[in-house]
Amino acid sequence: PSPDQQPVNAPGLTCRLVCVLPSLLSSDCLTANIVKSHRETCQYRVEELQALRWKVFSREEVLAYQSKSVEEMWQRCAYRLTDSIQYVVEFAKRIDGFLELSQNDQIVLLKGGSLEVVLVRMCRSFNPDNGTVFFEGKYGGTEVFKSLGCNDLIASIFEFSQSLCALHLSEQEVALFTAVVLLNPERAWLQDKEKVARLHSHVDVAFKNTLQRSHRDTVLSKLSQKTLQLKSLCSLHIDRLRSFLELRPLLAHSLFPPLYHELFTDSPDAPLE
Ligand SMILES: O=S(=O)(c1ccc(F)cc1)C1(c2ccc(OCc3ccccc3)cc2)CCCC1
Repeated sequence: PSPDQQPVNAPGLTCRLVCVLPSLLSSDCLTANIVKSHRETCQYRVEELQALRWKVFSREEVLAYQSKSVEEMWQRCAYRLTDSIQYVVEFAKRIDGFLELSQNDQIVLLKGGSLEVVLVRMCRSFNPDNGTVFFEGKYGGTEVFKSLGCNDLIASIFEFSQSLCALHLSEQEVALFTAVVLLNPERAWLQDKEKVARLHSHVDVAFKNTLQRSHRDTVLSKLSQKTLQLKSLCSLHIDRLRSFLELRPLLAHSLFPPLYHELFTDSPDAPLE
């Protein structure tokens, strides 16, 4: 055959393609699975949340929130958080490989990561133009949460949402980033850390491939700082919850949903159902 009809004699290239292809395929499959799982469990679609941005609490409604008791506002936030965490549990269960982990490790990852995932997802229900967040049907600023008595925690939550919005994450990036946050092999008390680390690296590779293809590599370094902020936000929440409960030892059981109690207080309660 003439030279231009010779098959490309490049065993190395062919081998590389054959070697790389399956991992790209499996990485693309994992990306598709995570994006689909996010879509099915994100509680509100981002279009719905943006369409509601004009619904802001009136002065009277803000005053009504500010005249509620500390206990009532903690209860309302705890209920809304618990509601959101149910969707995060469902998200986790739909990620390929999560249900193959031991029950213990599934619970350890959800105990350590569910609030972090909620805080990342929250950027979708935050309006960076006026610093308001979707809460109980309308958008409100930090002043809505004044009676909680933990303005530093509230301010940090709002600042985190504002800074995450500045990255303009797509739904696909939110999906992949929350999966990376959830499948953290460094969580204490993991039984099979290596198995979680393998799953985490598959998701991390899928996330990096997706970012590279859309020329969004710069976002990666910014997101690693975000994971540090998430960690300190969650410890601040635990601190504020502890001081809140120290003054009201018996209230915890009556005030908060069992799941909130199980996840955020060190009480030896009923195991997660
Ligand atoms: O709408 S929210 O209730 C909300 C609360 C505080 C805030 F500054 C902004 C929003 C919600 C949320 C609930 C509890 C959170 O941390 C734990 C926490 C913080 C403060 C008091 C109690 C518990 C964080 C977020 C957002 C996503 C799901 C619900």
